[in-house]
Amino acid sequence: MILEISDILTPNVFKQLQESLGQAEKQGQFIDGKATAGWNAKTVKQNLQLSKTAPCHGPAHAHVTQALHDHHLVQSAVRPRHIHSLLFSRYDIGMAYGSHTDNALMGQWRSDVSFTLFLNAPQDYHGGELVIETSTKTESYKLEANTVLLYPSSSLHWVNPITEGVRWAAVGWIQSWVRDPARRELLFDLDVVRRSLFAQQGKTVEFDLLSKSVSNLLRQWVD
Ligand SMILES: O=C(O)CCC(=O)C(=O)O
Ligand SMILES: [Fe+2]
Repeated sequence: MILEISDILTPNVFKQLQESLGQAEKQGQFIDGKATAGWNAKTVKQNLQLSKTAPCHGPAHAHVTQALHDHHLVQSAVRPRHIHSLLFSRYDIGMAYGSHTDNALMGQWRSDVSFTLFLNAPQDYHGGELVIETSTKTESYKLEANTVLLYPSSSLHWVNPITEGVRWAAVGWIQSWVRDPARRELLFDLDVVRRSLFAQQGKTVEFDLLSKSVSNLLRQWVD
């Protein structure tokens, strides 16, 4: 499932994040992105990333993970167990990230769902689309600032070369409580129906039975 959520951070927190990344850039706290890529992804990764030792890395990481974790759509569609390994990246003219799949394991955590939070406006740069291959087609994304795109970590994807301007983005990964994407989708669909039933008719017997099924499926499927 590919999911798009706009205005994920509050306007103040988002502005603070943009400012602190701009400051960090001026203070030389961005390093070669190859440092965090797997052995073959390294060969196609050309970008700059905020050093993990930069003072603003911790607070920026915390703000983005908290906002994602608290969002009802992320809870319902992804069932996050742990949101991890955030990177804050900058692509200047000529930079790109060629076709790759994300590492399945990052430290002790699995990547089930990847996300890109777009940190500047699409009008600020040319190129720089995030392209994701699904089983039937490729989809291209260049979203508004403060919009996050969640997509399967198992997909092949890439970032097109920047031909003008600068692209800023935060990327990270989620280990879900439910490893199988088909099961996650089923739980999501049932949850959507359950909530719509509740909105229309309140806490009926049907709602209770559906809620019981969602809970019991989750109980069987968590890992
Ligand atoms: O910047 C993006 O949109 C995606 C970057 C990416 O694919 C990665 O860091 O693994
Ligand atoms: Fe990636």
